[in-house]
Amino acid sequence: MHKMVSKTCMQLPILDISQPVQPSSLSSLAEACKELGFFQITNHGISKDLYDKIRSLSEFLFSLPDEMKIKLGPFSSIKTYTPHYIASPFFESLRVSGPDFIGSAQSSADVLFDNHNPEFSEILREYGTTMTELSKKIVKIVLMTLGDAVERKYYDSEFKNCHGYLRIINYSAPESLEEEVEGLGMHTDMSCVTIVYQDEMGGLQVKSNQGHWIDISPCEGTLVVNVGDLLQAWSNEKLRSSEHRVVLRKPVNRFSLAFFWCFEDEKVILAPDEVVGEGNSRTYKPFVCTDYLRFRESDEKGKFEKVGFTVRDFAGIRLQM
Ligand SMILES: O=C(O)CCC(=O)C(=O)O
Ligand SMILES: [Fe+2]
Repeated sequence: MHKMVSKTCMQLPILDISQPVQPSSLSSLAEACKELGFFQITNHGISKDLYDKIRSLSEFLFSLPDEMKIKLGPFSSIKTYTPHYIASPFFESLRVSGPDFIGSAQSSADVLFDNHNPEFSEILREYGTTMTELSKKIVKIVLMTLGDAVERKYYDSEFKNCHGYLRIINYSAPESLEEEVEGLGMHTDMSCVTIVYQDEMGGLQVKSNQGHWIDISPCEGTLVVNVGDLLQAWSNEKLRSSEHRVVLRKPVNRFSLAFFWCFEDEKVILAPDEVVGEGNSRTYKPFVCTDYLRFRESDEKGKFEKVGFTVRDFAGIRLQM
């Protein structure tokens, strides 16, 4: 008898992030980063207990009345809350920014919670700092897929000022289930790498090179990692930032945590010669990180971060055929 192995876990390589990377996993990872830009990590150091705590505090937070939450909305001074109908009718989120995760969480908590709630900011500090360490490791390993020398030569000089922020996301339950609905429309991430925890519902999908949607089903004990636009541009498209989305299929809430690891705002993104490779041409004009973020920003209803636009639209060089 064949041992049943979950198909979804099979599709994406799973990297044990607690161990030094083996040459064999590096080659499957290299393939994954080039083709789909998605893989999974295990032994990441986030305990079930920590998830459960974040989840229950989040449930409480998102259950607060809209009048409360909007005090942190796009027109407030804090701007950590994204209300419904910006990304989609079902999507709302709270952002917690590093490196001072505790301060960021606290400034939201001060507005939302009547009584002082130190646990909220403490657990988000723990999550944020663990994600920060994981992001650094992941970037190093992803650079190693471009060659040992790339990691050695460019990690410190190019990536040491990266910073991260967390988005706690609540997808509300769709009422009509005649067909699946988009909880978050097709987009690429404006990060170097993104680390996602999704709950047991599933619904995350990535678009393949052939244009098919592939389900990234939840796999216990693993986190999903994807390459973002900043690394796609920096690597001259040797690493892929894939379009992905979230579909909702069941009449229940969906909870996820997305951590974005990004270049500093003022960084000029330009693929190094060694990464471009001799005889190849650059496929992106150099650009300032923040200018791309601003290009994607939009507070128009239904146009969350210009869903559908990518770094190619902003800085891509169309090669003459
Ligand atoms: O909710 C998820 O599973 C993914 C969210 C996502 O892709 C994003 O926030 O960029
Ligand atoms: Fe995303």
